[in-house]
Amino acid sequence: MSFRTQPLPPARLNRCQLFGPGSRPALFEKMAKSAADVINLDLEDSVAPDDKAQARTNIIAAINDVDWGAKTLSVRINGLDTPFWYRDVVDLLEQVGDRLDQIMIPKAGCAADIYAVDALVTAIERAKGRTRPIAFEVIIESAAGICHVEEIAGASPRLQAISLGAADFAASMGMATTGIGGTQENYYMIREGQKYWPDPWHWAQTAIVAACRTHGLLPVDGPFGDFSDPEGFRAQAMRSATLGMVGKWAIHPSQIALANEVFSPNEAAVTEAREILAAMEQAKRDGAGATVYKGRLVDIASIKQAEVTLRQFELIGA
Ligand SMILES: CC(=O)SCCNC(=O)CCNC(=O)[C@H](O)C(C)(C)COP(=O)(O)OP(=O)(O)OC[C@H]1O[C@@H](n2cnc3c(N)ncnc32)[C@H](O)[C@@H]1OP(=O)(O)O
Ligand SMILES: O=CC(=O)O
Ligand SMILES: [Mg+2]
Repeated sequence: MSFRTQPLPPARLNRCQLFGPGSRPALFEKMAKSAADVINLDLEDSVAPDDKAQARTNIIAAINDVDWGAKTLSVRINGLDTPFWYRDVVDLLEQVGDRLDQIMIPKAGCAADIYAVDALVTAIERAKGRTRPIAFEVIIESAAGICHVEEIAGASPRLQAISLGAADFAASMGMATTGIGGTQENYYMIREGQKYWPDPWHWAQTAIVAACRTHGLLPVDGPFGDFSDPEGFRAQAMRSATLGMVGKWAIHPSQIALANEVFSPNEAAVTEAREILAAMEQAKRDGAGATVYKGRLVDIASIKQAEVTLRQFELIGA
């Protein structure tokens, strides 16, 4: 480990972030009653420009009136290239109480984007005497965002999470697809006449995970557009979990249970993690740093791997 140790991310569940347009207030109570850990009320791309002001009003009323339970409550503001974002921040911070936990900043392209929102939020918090600082989460969904992801991850102590936004990312990169996440039909290799579909999102995901882990943030996989394809969602989510992401967005209620399942360690994984720790305890008593568990090497790094699973399990409180 470097002299600078790796910070732990915020100790909260982020297995599923459920989105809903601010222009559809009829969804808010359903979102609040859902099994998602995080709620994202949207002012950005699911809201038409003419509906932005009404959506803001709807969201402010809902933050104050709806019982959101113990969920992390987040609002996605509009991008810094729009005329809407400053009004989103000002109205939200001036008109909602402490129940709003987080602001999601879309299309972050550089650290200065985060700095700009931080400066505005800080001024309003001071003016209003808000004692609990608003947290930030950002979406990496552009060529500039992925190029600058590490500086973005370190841009503000308010930051808690970074998501990959596959739709805008694909558009910004000029990718030849209209699909949102998942397998892309034309992205394949051929070996001995057999097609094999690699994962076109892999490198962006790993860049986000590395930046998040360096700065103690939660890496999250964004939307999977085809909500009629649960197996596609599950496959995408399992790849993300394997790469170190802690959760995934749901853009339809049918995706919530899938995300919760994939990002909750199952009984077998928890048992294995505990057995590895026990094997390493025994190795320590025997004066060894490495030992054999189920025919394979485990050593001090395996303790840290097992602890990843157990930390997540403990957060769930199961
Ligand atoms: C690329 C990005 O930026 S993604 C993030 C931004 N996008 C979004 O926020 C979109 C969120 N999702 C939606 O708006 C909607 O789910 C849509 C438009 C995709 C589909 O909406 P519908 O046609 O109403 O879906 P459907 O009829 O299958 O809904 C089934 C039930 O789930 C409810 N529902 C639908 N979406 C949601 C939601 N996001 N949260 C909670 N409940 C929902 C419906 O109200 C309906 O409830 P009912 O059985 O009580 O009548
Ligand atoms: O905002 C999300 C995306 O995929 O774009
Ligand atoms: Mg987007």
